[in-house]
Amino acid sequence: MASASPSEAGSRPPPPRLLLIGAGGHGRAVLSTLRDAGWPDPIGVLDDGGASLPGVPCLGPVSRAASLWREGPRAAHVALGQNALRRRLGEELLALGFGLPPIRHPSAVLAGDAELGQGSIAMPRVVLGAAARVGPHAILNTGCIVEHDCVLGPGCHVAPGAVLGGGVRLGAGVLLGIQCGVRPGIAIGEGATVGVGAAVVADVPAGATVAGVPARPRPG
Ligand SMILES: CC(=O)SCCNC(=O)CCNC(=O)[C@H](O)C(C)(C)COP(=O)(O)OP(=O)(O)OC[C@H]1O[C@@H](n2cnc3c(N)ncnc32)[C@H](O)[C@@H]1OP(=O)(O)O
Repeated sequence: MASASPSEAGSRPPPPRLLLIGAGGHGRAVLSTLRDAGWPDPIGVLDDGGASLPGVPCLGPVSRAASLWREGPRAAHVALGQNALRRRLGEELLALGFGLPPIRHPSAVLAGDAELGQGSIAMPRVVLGAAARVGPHAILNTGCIVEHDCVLGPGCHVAPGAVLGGGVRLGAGVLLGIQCGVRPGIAIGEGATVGVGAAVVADVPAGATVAGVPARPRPG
């Protein structure tokens, strides 16, 4: 585990005030993570339902992002649980010029040579192992373990308590359900879903939904 010396830590720029996208349950979890990590409160939240977050005003629908960028906020985070939408909006914000700094809860343990992509978040008690690479717009949710040498494509969600053995590969937009386990070296294809509590012991094709112990394909 790499840890910054006090002088290195002192020279880091302070974290920016973010524009958040999404004021639902995941938005509240992201806000809590930001506060625990000492980030300043977000400048506001964009939500198509007009919802705000505790202490964070709603600044309008998501379509306001471009005009807001011209007014000042330069960094954002898409706090939506839906993988494809989170990734699409994240890419749109990047194209507008927003920075999407990765967010890390202070209780998360990230190996010094692990990578957490832009727009991604490591929630409380996440463990990210040596040389693991997490692409952009990912959610590493509470208490999940992504072991050494895993590679996650863009827009994945590893749900609370899920455990990936070493060298697992996830395509874009994969959802690994709560407390599932994935055998080392397995490949899970783009857009696949793994059910709550599943044990994945064989590769999963793109777009498939698997569940159970051992995990088997399910219709739809
Ligand atoms: C902070 C957070 O909350 S992060 C949340 C992250 N999200 C998750 O972890 C959810 C992952 N999703 C699941 O596990 C879902 O149950 C899925 C994708 C596997 C299946 O969803 P659906 O297609 O809607 O299935 P549905 O609920 O209609 O159930 C269909 C059947 O599968 C069974 N089933 C559903 N999920 C599972 C599962 N994980 N393992 C075993 N069987 C299951 C149901 O009991 C039902 O069986 P029956 O037909 O014999 O009654």
